[in-house]
Amino acid sequence: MAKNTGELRIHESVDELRTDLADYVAELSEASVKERGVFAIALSGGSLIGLMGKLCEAPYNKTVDWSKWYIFWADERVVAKNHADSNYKLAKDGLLSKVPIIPSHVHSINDSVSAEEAADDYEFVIRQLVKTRVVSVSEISDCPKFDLILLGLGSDGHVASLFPNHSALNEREEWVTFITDSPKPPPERITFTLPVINSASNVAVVVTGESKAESVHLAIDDVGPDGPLIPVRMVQPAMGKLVWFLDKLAASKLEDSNLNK
Ligand SMILES: O=C1O[C@H](COP(=O)(O)O)[C@@H](O)[C@H](O)[C@H]1O
Repeated sequence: MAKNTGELRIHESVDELRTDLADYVAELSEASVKERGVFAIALSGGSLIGLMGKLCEAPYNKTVDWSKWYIFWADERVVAKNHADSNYKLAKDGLLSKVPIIPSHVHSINDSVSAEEAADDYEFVIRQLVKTRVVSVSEISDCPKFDLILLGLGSDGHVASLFPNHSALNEREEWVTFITDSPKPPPERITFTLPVINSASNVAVVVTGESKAESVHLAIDDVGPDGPLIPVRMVQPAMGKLVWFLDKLAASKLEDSNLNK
């Protein structure tokens, strides 16, 4: 199958990227609410949340229909919700507490059970919301079809909590899986699997900084089948749209053929 390189949005500055990202999310939210009455969005942790900060400011804080948002996490660290490592805490402090999202629409993991149970619980919650069509279902797999999944990128090429050479990359049955040996602390995490990520209507990979430029190059440029199969290369939405938000540094190793598209 032909590689889905997606759309590249390369920005002169991080501030420009933040504005473009806010516009993009606000536009998808409006389109989804118009079409389905709701917007099911999955967040990641890390630098992404800071880069989404403009959504809390004018005009977005007033123009976005926050009451229709349903929030999920593409990955979460299995720690208490008030722990500094929690992706939920990061999003709550940096975004969710600053806009009028309905608390019952925020679907965070159960932080009082093991990683395995937390992954099972989270998949169960998503299954209930697929039944009621808060989350759509893919036409080509039995997977949930999130309106938008936002991913960050680690310098090792990981997305969500799918790390290079980890068996979780091969999971094809579960929607949500768990790991207990993350190479990046904390070790215990849950994560959407690749079939779920690749079933979304829209996937955005948001990347800034030089340390990630090599992974961006490997994912976007044609490095051929012998190039390292880092996880981000496996982000290939089947029917959905893939968009890359890059700053100049993250895009600095891209080949000219992609830069001039
Ligand atoms: O551990 C994680 O790392 C990735 C990348 O984080 P960043 O700070 O380098 O942007 C993040 O996308 C993921 O959600 C998180 O759990």
